[in-house]
Amino acid sequence: MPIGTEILTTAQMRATESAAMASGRVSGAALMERAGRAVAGQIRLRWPRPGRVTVLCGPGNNGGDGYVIARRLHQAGWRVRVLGLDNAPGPDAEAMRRQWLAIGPILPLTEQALRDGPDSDVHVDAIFGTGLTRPPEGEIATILRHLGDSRFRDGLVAVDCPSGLCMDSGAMLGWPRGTAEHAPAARLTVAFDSPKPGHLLEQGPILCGQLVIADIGLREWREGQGAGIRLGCLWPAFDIADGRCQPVPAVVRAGLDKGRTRHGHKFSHGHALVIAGGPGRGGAARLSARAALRAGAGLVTLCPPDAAMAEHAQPPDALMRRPMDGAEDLTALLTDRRISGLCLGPGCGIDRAAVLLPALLASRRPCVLDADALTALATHPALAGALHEACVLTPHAGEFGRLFPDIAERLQSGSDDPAAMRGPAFSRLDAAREAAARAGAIVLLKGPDTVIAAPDGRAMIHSAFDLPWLATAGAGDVLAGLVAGLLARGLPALRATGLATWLHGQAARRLGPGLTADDLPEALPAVLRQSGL
Ligand SMILES: NC(=O)C1=CN([C@@H]2O[C@H](COP(=O)(O)OP(=O)(O)OC[C@H]3O[C@@H](n4cnc5c(N)ncnc54)[C@H](O)[C@@H]3O)[C@@H](O)[C@H]2O)[C@@H](O)CC1
Ligand SMILES: Nc1ncnc2c1ncn2[C@@H]1O[C@H](COP(=O)(O)OP(=O)(O)O)[C@@H](O)[C@H]1O
Ligand SMILES: [K+]
Repeated sequence: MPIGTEILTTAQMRATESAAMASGRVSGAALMERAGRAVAGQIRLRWPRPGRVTVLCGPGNNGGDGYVIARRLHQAGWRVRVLGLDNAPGPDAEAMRRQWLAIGPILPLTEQALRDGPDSDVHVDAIFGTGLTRPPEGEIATILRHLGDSRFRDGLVAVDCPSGLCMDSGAMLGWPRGTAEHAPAARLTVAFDSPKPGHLLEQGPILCGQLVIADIGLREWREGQGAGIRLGCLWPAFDIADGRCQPVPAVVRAGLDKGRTRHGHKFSHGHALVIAGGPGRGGAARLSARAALRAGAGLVTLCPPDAAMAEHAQPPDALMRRPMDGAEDLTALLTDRRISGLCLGPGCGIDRAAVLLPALLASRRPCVLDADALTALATHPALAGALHEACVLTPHAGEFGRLFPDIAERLQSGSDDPAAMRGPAFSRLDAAREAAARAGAIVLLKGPDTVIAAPDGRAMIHSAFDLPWLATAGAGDVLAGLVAGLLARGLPALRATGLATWLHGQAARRLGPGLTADDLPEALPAVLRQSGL
């Protein structure tokens, strides 16, 4: 860990910044200058001809960045209008403000002043950044709603984040949870040092537009201060201006090499067992089994009850079939120590899953529990006591709500009374981590912003807002099979889950709109080849 790009919480970001300043080798003003310069540079890249810009500066250091941006764009020949507050910001922002005042005036930060001026090509939102702690109100809330008008979007540039966005959760403070209508949606967001969870979760990806991460020279302190548990992002759905983003495959290759020696044989590549359901419902488990094969498990055996064997007679021929009626059959099968990964849930039936779960969990074998197995866990809470660190639970939001109703409830909080919402808001990341700690298992909370968490707090986010066509029947079964296949190959559970999620997304990206779940396993060889796996 981290796999892919590192994500920092806002607390980790502040700790990094403080460590840098405490070292005496970099000042807050220097960081602010670098931050502002990076944003001005990104604006000039996109608008090479100097035009008109309105810079909206808030009360803190985000506003300080705004004054730097104003000065730098003015120096580059832009016609700059600055709206700001008559408050006493911190010393760095105050210094930047004074430097701007030597160049031009500061108009009041009001909707009226915003409306009165000439049209601008670009509006820079430097009102709130990581310091936002409560919903914007009064005049600033009015301005933000005004900026939320779609006519601003093409020219709206957010400094660190669109103002009002909680960078730990991706919720808009003050907006009903899960909605962001009339929130300021930027064309471009330039964030500093590392992405924050809020850039990748909930409304964040929708409101940030293109996300650029600018290096402001904090790497040494970020790596040195070890504030809290590090988070990984599995898909760089943003530009990394400093080249620090590592492609995931290079990072995980070492883990995958396990069992893939040139002298290996099929058993050294693992044996995955996919448990299927009764007659007429075998499709889901077959999707999982095909995915487990494509993920490189040496053997995959599909285990329906005897009465359903006949319907699994068709290809793929690489798939082995073996009847499994009850828990005794499973226990007997598991005496074979070579079975190294199991998948229970897709198309299995809740009752059958509940019958098989005790034997499966007692074996302590790496396993993925999806779909009906999750519902069985929710309806038989006593079973949850046997979960262990090599179990991977893969709930979508509905299943998560059944398994962890109190945690799901907190995720919704604020929706009835948005004004009461405080930051940082309880996030999907918090929810997955809390669920994983409670279950003592890996939790993969599915969605366009998939979060994967381990009981010890390690976590990853996979951002798939670019893949709406992945929300299709059976896609989850394929994901479960990929996890099972990689578990069977001997990858540790968190790593297997992260890699499976990434491969799943990459397969969907490759296929594009129109994909069906059946296509996903077939796209894997190309994804694996292309990523050097
Ligand atoms: N972390 C870093 O490494 C760096 C941070 N910089 C900038 O500094 C920002 C953080 O600065 P600050 O901590 O000063 O915070 P912000 O500038 O984000 O805003 C916080 C200020 O607004 C007030 N505030 C919070 N919520 C409010 C609300 N709803 N209504 C009215 N006032 C509210 C706070 O009391 C505080 O004064 C970052 O987002 C970034 O733009 C850069 O200048 C340099 C490097
Ligand atoms: N809007 C979305 N954009 C991208 N991916 C999504 C979206 N909604 C869901 N997904 C992904 O699609 C898959 C759907 O899984 P699931 O809900 O279990 O479906 P099923 O049970 O039909 O297989 C998951 O990998 C999930 O993360
Ligand atoms: K901002």
